[in-house]
Amino acid sequence: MYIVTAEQMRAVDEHTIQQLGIPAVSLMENAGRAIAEEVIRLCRESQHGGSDGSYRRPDRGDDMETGRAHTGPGERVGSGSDILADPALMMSHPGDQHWYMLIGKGNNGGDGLVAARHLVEAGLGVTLVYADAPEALRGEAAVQRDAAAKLGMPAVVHGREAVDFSRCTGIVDALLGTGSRGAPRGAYAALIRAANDSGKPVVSADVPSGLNADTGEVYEPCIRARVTVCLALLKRGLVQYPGAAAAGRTVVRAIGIPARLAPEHGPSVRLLTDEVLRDALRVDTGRLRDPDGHKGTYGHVLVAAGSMPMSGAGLLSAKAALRAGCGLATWALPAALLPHVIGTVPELMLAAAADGNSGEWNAASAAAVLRLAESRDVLATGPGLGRFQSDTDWLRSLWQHTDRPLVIDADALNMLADAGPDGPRAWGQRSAATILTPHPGEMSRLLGMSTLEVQRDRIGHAARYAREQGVTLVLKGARTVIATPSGEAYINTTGHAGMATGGAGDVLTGIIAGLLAQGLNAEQAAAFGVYLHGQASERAALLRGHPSSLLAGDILDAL
Ligand SMILES: NC(=O)C1=CN([C@@H]2O[C@H](COP(=O)(O)OP(=O)(O)OC[C@H]3O[C@@H](n4cnc5c(N)ncnc54)[C@H](O)[C@@H]3O)[C@@H](O)[C@H]2O)[C@H](O)CC1
Ligand SMILES: [K+]
Repeated sequence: MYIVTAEQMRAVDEHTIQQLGIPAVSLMENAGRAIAEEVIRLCRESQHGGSDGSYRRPDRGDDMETGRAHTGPGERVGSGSDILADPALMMSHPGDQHWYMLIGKGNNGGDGLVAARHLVEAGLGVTLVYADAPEALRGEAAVQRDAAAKLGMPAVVHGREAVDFSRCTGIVDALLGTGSRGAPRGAYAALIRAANDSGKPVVSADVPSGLNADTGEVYEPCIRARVTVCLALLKRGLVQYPGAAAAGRTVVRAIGIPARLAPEHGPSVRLLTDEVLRDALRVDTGRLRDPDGHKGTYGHVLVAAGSMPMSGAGLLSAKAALRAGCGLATWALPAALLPHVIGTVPELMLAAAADGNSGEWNAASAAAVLRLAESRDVLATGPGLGRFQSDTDWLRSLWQHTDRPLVIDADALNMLADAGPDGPRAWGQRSAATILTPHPGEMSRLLGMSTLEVQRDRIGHAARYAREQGVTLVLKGARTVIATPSGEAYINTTGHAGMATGGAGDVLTGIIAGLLAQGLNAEQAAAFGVYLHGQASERAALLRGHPSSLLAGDILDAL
């Protein structure tokens, strides 16, 4: 499923209309009908307590199709009649429903007017609530305005008549779509506040009004939708928080625009799903094991991590690499710690890094780590390293003198940040996979901006950094972003808030390293690693009974 910016959507719309010759009014008709169908689905769910999806003939006396009065309510369709009504637009007791349609002056408003027509057709009551004078509508939206007026649809204009939201059963938000700029103004802001304060269920057309469709930032005010019917292509703002929360349940509905136009009109950003892993990333999840494989087949990971106060970080990473399926894993740690961890994970090999008996990395030469890396396939470093004298030089030496795939996390990212905003590029393009796994705070140091600014446009910042610095970047957080040097990006859909627990990132580092060791390339290992990490966390939370009690080790056990 492609994810687009507002500008990208506009370009794809234009291509569809101008190049393919699909009339805009057809697209709008499809959009409005999709919105109406999702309103009816929501009504059915609230009537029947959950989306049973089954179709029931409406209890409305004479059956329009056959003219035959049917017996009781909810009579199954087809009993004695082979004439079916359109199930997508049918519901029981539609007359009990009265929806307020908040209409903006752009094409988003046009979608809302089409939806109103289809809801009336399905037997629901509607009232049009125009934010601007109806005369302000242009183009296709004006066509829909006139059709609604000719059909005698009740309409009020904000500011001219009072709008009493207590009288409606639900609200369609068709005020602002991808043409919105900045915080909602005037009547738009007033209607958004009134809709939110009404406590009525809101179905948003395309995006919640007040949402930045590109970044997921919510302006004040912003609609809090029960359902968002996203039209044609998923907007970036719906897959990053807080936008993802404001949207409620997001349903992407086709309206006749070919999805494959998306990457032709902007960057390729996709939701990370099983299908994308298999088809786009060619991760053959079923066959990571060849029958005639042996430990060497699946690679050897070296994890240089852990220090006196944070030895567990190294242990979690190294163990995670084994759990991810590599053949062998060596944990290099300060010499003073080694005796204390012998046997903790018998499957792990241990290597002592000179530490002057300090339990820290300050005396460990990069050369010693490089020597260890020569007989391993992948190097992961950062978790629990702590900071030490000349550590940025230490990391640069690893960066420049090993040709092994490299996973850099935690304190190693802070060392890289100290090399300046152009650190990776200044250190030189690496021939092997180079994967950075920052959380937003570490990303803020890499970019030299506040964490708030990073979070304001996670996809944009991650994609730009990966492309400019020539690395694969995993920007962790809710809906983790995986960005590649060639400009692709993937948004993870697995996991939950319980993963915000110490050590979860160390586990991810090990998983990614373990997958690299098995021959996956950087984007495969990063995407599949993030996906698996989230899935294991979901499974672990079920085993634990609640996400809040999740420990990083539980993720490992569930992997
Ligand atoms: N072929 C198509 O383009 C299709 C579009 N679809 C729907 O159309 C909207 C995008 O429509 P557009 O007219 O470009 O933008 P809006 O309806 O979002 O415009 C709102 C309107 O309001 C004004 N405005 C902008 N920002 C603000 C603000 N912060 N406060 C108040 N007013 C504001 C501005 O003048 C705009 O014109 C898209 O989302 C779809 O819903 C269909 O999907 C079919 C294909
Ligand atoms: K909207």
